[in-house]
Amino acid sequence: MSRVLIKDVRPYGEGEPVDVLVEGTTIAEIGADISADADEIVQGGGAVVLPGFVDLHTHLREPGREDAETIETGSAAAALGGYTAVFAMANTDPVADNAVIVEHVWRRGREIGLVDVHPVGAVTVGLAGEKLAELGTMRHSAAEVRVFSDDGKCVHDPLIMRRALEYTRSFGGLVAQHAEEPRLTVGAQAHEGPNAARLGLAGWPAPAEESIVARDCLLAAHTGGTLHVCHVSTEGTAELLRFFKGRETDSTVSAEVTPHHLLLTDERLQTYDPVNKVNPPLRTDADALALRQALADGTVDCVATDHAPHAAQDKDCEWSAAKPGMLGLQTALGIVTQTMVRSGLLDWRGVARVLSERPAEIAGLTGQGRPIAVGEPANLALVDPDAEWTVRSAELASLGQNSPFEGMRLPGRVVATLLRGAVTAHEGKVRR
Ligand SMILES: NC(=O)N[C@@H](CC(=O)O)C(=O)O
Ligand SMILES: [Zn+2]
Ligand SMILES: [Zn+2]
Repeated sequence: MSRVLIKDVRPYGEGEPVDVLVEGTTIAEIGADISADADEIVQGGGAVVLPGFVDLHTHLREPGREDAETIETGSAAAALGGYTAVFAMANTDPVADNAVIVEHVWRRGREIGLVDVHPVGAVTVGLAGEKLAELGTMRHSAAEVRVFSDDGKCVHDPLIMRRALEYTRSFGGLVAQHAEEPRLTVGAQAHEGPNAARLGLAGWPAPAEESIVARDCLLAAHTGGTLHVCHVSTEGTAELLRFFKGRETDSTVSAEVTPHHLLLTDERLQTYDPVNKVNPPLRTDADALALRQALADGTVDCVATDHAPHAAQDKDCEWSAAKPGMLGLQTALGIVTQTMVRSGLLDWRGVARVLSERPAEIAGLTGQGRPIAVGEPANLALVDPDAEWTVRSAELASLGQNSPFEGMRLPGRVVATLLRGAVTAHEGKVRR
């Protein structure tokens, strides 16, 4: 059995530094100055140790757009970002709407072994929004799909959404909704407001998101199904979630916010640089501040990256022709540290909650988001909270280079990541 000795770390950033001994896949001992024979010693240097991060929303582009990202390059980005599990969205080409595709993604992820890659199954055939995909077959495939989403598109037909909530309920699954009423966003390019008006960009109004969130919360309550709201971007959505979560119903509603919606606003659009184009769009300062509050008080459950790599030709073009989406896996921790920890809204326990524990619970992963304690699986992220680093897209592991954080200095560096006891990333390099 392999032994890794992690020296000088502070679980959840609390108390005096300790050592953590990992034997095989589990945490065997936690204490001061452990001296044990180990195959490897990882020097923590006083780093904060957290449960490995879980991303409910990642785009890996394989199959179909391996020029933008592959399961291998995306897995590397995830490990370097402190992640031990990611959920790969279904909007690939072909779409992950059947057992063959989801099993391919699952197996390829395991072969690479840097992070657990859980395929998300499409809700409707081909993401066309018309006919339910074979959800049960994907559930019972080797990939054991539990999270279903047409992300990239909204399941806009209320009857299809209702059926999806009812059907997934029968096997303990959930529907992750990209909330965008398509009739309100025809041709939309930017958050509807003064900035879009000045720049001459067609608007994406907040109620396009909020109307679907309200409708879906009602449907979840009515069916007893489980709803997860993807990339919450407006203050109004946060208010709706507060209202619906406060009601006594059978339904379960959860929600995620992206790092970019916590930090960036539509002020950035003035340059017309498509690196800032994303769905839902960057909103206002008031929205970003409301989202931070909602994340801090648990109204929004977790942070999910919506890591959306794109090839250069799909981003280095005029605004209206560019694809929406931004890189996220390697910068998420830095942005959360900056917006939530440095602002005093979350402590490191809180970071563990929003980056690991809640997403693991929402997705029903039993081996992730676990306490840092003896006998628990050694899925860990070591974070140096004080180290600052400069984002350089070209140096990130993703094939696409569309990071809106290019050139920014961010606090919070991932020192090492362990997946079931194996060091998957250390000092900025992946290990396979
Ligand atoms: N977020 C984005 O702007 N783009 C995502 C799709 C999505 O999450 O809606 C993508 O697949 O590129
Ligand atoms: Zn989406
Ligand atoms: Zn997405």
